Amino acid sequence: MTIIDGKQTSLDIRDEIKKEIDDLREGTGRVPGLAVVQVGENPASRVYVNSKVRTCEAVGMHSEKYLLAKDVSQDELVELIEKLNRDEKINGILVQLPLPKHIDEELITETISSEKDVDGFKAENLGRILMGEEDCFKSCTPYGIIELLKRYNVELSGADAVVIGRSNIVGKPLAALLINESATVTVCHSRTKELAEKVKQADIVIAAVGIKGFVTADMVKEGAVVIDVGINRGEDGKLYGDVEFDGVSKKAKAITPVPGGVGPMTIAMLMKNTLKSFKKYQNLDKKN
Ligand SMILES: Nc1nc(=O)c2c([nH]1)NC[C@@H]1CN(c3ccc(C(=O)N[C@@H](CCC(=O)O)C(=O)O)cc3)C=[N+]21
Repeated sequence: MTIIDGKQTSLDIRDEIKKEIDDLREGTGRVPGLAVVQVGENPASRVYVNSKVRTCEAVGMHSEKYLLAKDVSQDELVELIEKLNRDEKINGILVQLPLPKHIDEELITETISSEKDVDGFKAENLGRILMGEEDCFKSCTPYGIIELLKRYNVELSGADAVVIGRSNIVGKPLAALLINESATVTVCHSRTKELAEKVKQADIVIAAVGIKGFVTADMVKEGAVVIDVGINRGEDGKLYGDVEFDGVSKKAKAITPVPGGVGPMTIAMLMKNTLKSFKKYQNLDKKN
């Protein structure tokens, strides 16, 4: 049984990105820049936002953090995003979700310019993923999962993959990316009939439901590859995945832990997308 080490893989990717940024700095005198916007003081958001800013520093990327009051108006937030859209030092804009209820998340996401949508949350980017276009920003969590599977030499072509969860930021884009890799994909969700039986058929199980320990050993085929996207905070303050790790790891061929699996990969791919945005901007610069 292999533990798929997302933490180590994310550090490897960070190293690759750092080298590239060092070269770009030498060549152009400039580095990619990421703006991270947080609204209100949600403790979970603070941890993730700080971790994104620290990762920027580790790879030599410019970063700016905007912490807005929880009662900031939607108009003010839109204004900030429009300013960042025009800012030449900024290649990626991330507005940490969830936002307070008085703010329309879809409107905010759509305000970010497509060239700077490094989260890959805009309808345009999701559409491009579906079309199998390379020239787009893949949402970071699904992108990180595909990268992990590839780096661990998991065969995707012809594999039966079951994705549990149908969100716009994980389940749907992940299903599209897996289809593009020639997997046979089943997407399960809260209304799915005989969910356990469907999961049991899968060569690759990806759990993104948001329920601690949802996937149990009896649901998993012997020798399956299991990817756990869950980040559920237990009453003990610890993080738990959607997969019951102790039982499932006895049957799986390979499995990601929580923490140390998909989470760190999400941030690594955010860096990759921001670097991609910067390179594209530089090239356009040269052509003009
Ligand atoms: N606009 C936006 N983009 C996001 O990408 C986004 C977001 N909003 N809102 C919240 C979710 C959540 N998310 C995580 C990123 C890294 C870890 C991560 O690195 N987790 C560590 C553990 C961290 C800990 O100990 O809390 C791990 O799994 O090993 C987790 C969760 C990004 N999100």
